[in-house]
Amino acid sequence: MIKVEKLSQSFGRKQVLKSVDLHIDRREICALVGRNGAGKSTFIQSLVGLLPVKQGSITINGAFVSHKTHHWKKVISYLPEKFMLYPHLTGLENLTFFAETISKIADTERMKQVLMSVRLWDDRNMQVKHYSKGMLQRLGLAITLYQNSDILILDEPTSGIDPMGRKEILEVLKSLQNKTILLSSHHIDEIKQICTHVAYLNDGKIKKYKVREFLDKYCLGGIEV
Ligand SMILES: Nc1ncnc2c1ncn2[C@@H]1O[C@H](COP(=O)(O)OP(=O)(O)OP(=O)(O)O)[C@@H](O)[C@H]1O
Repeated sequence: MIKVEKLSQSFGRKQVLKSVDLHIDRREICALVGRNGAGKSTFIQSLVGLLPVKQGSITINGAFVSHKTHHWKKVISYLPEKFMLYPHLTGLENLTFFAETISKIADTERMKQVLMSVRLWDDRNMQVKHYSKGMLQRLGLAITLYQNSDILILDEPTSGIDPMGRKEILEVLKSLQNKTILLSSHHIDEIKQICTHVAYLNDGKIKKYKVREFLDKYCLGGIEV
């Protein structure tokens, strides 16, 4: 469970988050939406410990997110909007590299499982410089899933990907069981397909809705946020 209370974040004089509250319960799949520059990445980076929390608090399964404690890191996995892979290494070699940073010895069975789940097993021996954007994103997802964390934080997991590639990623996300997920998105169609809730970030505040409630309020006529 993710519990954010009275979180504020500023860059210089610009206050991006203004005493934000958000609770995400177990097994909820919550979309984080808001206009460009609304502060979605700032919020996500606070959640995963990349931005220090100076005002307010964040707990993940009851453990405070802070630079001084590490317990919360074991239950959360994060897929950044932009991540680095080694282009001259294969998909499997990239996954192995990250797996070894997590568990020292990579679990080959688990790697196979996650590569199969994102449908990259057959392409595992191809250098990633030859992967399509969608394949790269699915490999990023495989790396995120390797740890088998209860909580997944995904920053625009389908950004810049063609409709077919997006469909493939959504299918992977749909197939996950017993996960609590927060994903930022600009796509109403994918929110409709996979999310249970929407956290709408506007003017530094977050308001949480059930998907239907959000669609009725903001998306009449199919306008995207
Ligand atoms: N490191 C930083 N230093 C200064 N300003 C920043 C920094 N990071 C973000 N900002 C500013 O904070 C605001 C929120 O940015 P953020 O990237 O969190 O928005 P976003 O909702 O994720 O945007 P997008 O949808 O375009 O990815 C923006 O005005 C941005 O310019």
